[in-house]
Amino acid sequence: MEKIIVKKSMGLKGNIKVDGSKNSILPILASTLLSNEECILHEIPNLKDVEVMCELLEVLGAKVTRIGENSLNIITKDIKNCEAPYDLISKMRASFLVMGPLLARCGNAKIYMPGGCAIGTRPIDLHLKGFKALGAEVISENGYVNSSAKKIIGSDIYLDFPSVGATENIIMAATLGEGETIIENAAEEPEIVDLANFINSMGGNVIGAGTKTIRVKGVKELHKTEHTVIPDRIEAGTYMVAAVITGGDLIIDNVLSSHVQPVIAKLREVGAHIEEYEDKIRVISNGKIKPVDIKTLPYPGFPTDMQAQFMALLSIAEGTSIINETIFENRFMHANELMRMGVDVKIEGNSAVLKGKNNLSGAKVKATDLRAGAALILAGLVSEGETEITDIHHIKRGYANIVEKLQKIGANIKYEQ
Ligand SMILES: CC(=O)N[C@H]1[C@@H](OP(=O)(O)OP(=O)(O)OC[C@H]2O[C@@H](n3ccc(=O)[nH]c3=O)[C@H](O)[C@@H]2O)O[C@H](CO)[C@@H](O)[C@@H]1O
Ligand SMILES: C=C(OP(=O)(O)O)C(=O)O
Repeated sequence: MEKIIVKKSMGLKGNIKVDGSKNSILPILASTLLSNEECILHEIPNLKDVEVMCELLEVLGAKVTRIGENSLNIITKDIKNCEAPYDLISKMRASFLVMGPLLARCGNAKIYMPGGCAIGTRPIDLHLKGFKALGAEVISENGYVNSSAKKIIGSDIYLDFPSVGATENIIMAATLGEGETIIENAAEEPEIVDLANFINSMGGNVIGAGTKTIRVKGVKELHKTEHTVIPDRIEAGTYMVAAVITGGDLIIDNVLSSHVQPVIAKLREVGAHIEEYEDKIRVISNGKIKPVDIKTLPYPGFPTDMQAQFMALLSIAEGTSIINETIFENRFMHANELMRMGVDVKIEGNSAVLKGKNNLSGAKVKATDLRAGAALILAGLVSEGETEITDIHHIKRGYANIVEKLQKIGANIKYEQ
């Protein structure tokens, strides 16, 4: 079984480049199903999740061709199948995002229910509420969700929670609908804006993405397009934490600072010096970490996908920090693993109380999800001895070449069989 081995590596220094966003490319790939013309996509990260989504598109009838190291050509002229099989859906929750486009393009879709994962139960009720409001009949049976609609009819939809996936699925379904759909309390994440820009570049009409109210005016068909995916703000944030936790000096290339403001704010609070440039950020730290409190919230609040990495960081702070996780009900699995490395953390409901200390020690630990895996690497960089991380397939879902990238800036990290 492949592992990652990390040894103490203080003072990381140099440049590290961020890839295209995982959470942007997954819905964008799903939305190529809306068009029967060619889509060319650039800055595609080389991630397991992207492979799975491409495999799913191919099962549904798309022709996916790699046209460069980070570019894809996708032609979805013929959809030959509207059923997403269990083995692909069970590999990745985001594959449920093909439901909206399939429903709009083919009038029906049968998709295995994605189920929960290590971080929570992750229901899909808001996606289904949206499809029903757009005129679809939705039946859940035998582990599948069956949806059908003679036509998608624009509607007003209020989301009880600004779910990222539900907002995306509804935008995609409404794009080929009749009339106007208004989504209230929509998710405001940058990835929603990227999806809307992509759909609009094909001739769609999505207005207001990035705000709480999104209007989608249905169009009859879409045309060909070429699009570059936005940088991954969570990968960027993870490397910013690597600079701070190791007392380093890193330039993070290919990051939009407007997308990482909550992370920048918290890193400044812990004492880091941060310089923001047009498409890069410099992070300098003397390794002294002040304790801070964190509360995860929908964008533009502090991202839940950075919570585990901040737990690693605050575990060596000079005092006590409290982390409040409000997005996922079970996103503290990394706490148990970090405790094996000496981290002093107590979980009380959806809060973690961390007493900072400066003597972490390497241990054998398991990546329970992708951000948990990133947190273990970060903790490993400041621990005495060796940290051995297993279940690294989770890390490969979200971080392309993380070992190679960290080696280049001076980290003592390697893969081992
Ligand atoms: C591929 C992708 O983009 N993944 C991101 C996306 O996941 P995802 O789109 O799954 O996250 P959501 O915003 O939908 O989920 C947020 C919360 O809403 C709940 N919920 C969601 C849908 C629903 O129908 N009913 C319901 O109750 C979820 O259980 C969770 O507690 O946003 C999350 C929150 O920023 C991020 O952590 C994930 O990295
Ligand atoms: C939770 C995450 O992703 P997903 O929604 O794909 O599981 C994540 O990127 O941290």
